[in-house]
Amino acid sequence: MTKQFDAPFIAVEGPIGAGKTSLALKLSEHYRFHLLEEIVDENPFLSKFYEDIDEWSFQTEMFFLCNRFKQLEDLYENQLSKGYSVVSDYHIFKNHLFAKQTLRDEHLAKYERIYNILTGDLPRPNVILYINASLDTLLNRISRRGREMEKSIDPSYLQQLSGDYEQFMRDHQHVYPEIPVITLDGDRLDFVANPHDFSRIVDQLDEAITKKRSLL
Ligand SMILES: Nc1ncnc2c1ncn2[C@@H]1O[C@H](COP(=O)(O)OP(=O)(O)OP(=O)(O)O)[C@@H](O)[C@H]1O
Ligand SMILES: Nc1nc(=O)c2ncn([C@H]3C[C@H](O)[C@@H](CO)O3)c2[nH]1
Repeated sequence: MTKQFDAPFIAVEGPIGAGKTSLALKLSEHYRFHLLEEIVDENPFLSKFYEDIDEWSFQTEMFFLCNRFKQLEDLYENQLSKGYSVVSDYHIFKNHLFAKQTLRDEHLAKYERIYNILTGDLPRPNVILYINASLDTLLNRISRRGREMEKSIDPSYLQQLSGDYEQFMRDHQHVYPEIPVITLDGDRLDFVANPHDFSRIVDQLDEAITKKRSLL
C-alpha cells in the first residue's frame, strides 16, 4: 500500500524544458516547503543516451528509477512522515512515461516488473502542477538553457513525449479524481520573470491546498 501522510506534496510536471525546475524552486521558496530536486548531472549514462538512445536507454532508465526510488524513500522518512510539506520537480510516473518511449519491448517488460515492485508503496503527490507548452517553446528553452548533451535532442522525440504527457494527465484525472491537477500554459505564463504570472499560480495552488485540507 502507498505510504500515507497529510502534508501537501506538490509535484511539478511537464515535458523537457517546460519549466519544472524553475517553478518548483520558486514555489519552495515562496511556501518554505522542502524542495525535492531531480538529479541530472549525476546520471552517468544521460549524455551517452542522447548520442545513441537505443544503446543506452536501459541503463539510463534504470538509473533514474533507482535514484528516484531512493530519493522518495528518504523523502518519506525525513519529511512527509514528520508532517513537512514538499514541492518536487518530478512525479515518479515520468519514469514509466520515458521508459515506454525509449526501451525496446523486451527491455520494457523487464523494466515494468521492476518499476511496479519499486514504486508500489512510494508516497504519491497529492497535488500536481502540469506545465504544457508548444514544441517551439520547449525547443527554445532547451536551447537557451544550453546543456551540451541536449543539443542532439530530436524534435520528434520531444513531440512524442509531450503527447504522452497530455494523454497521461488526462488519464490520471479520471483514475485519481481526488488529486487536483492544475494545468499551466507554458507558452503564455512567464513565472520566471513575471511576478504577476507567478502569483496567479500561487492563488490556484492555495485554493487546491485549502480544499484538500478541508477534506481531511
Ligand atoms: N514560463 C517560462 N517563461 C520563460 N522562461 C522559462 C519559463 N519556464 C522556464 N523557462 C526557462 O527555460 C529554461 C528551462 O527551464 P527548466 O530548467 O526550469 O525546465 P525543466 O522543465 O525543469 O527542464 P528538464 O525537463 O530538463 O528538467 C530555463 O532557462 C528557464 O529559465
Ligand atoms: N530517458 C530519460 N528518462 C527519464 O526518466 C528522465 N528524466 C529526466 N530525463 C532527462 C530530460 C532532460 O534532458 C534531463 C533533465 O530532466 O534529464 C530523462 N530521460
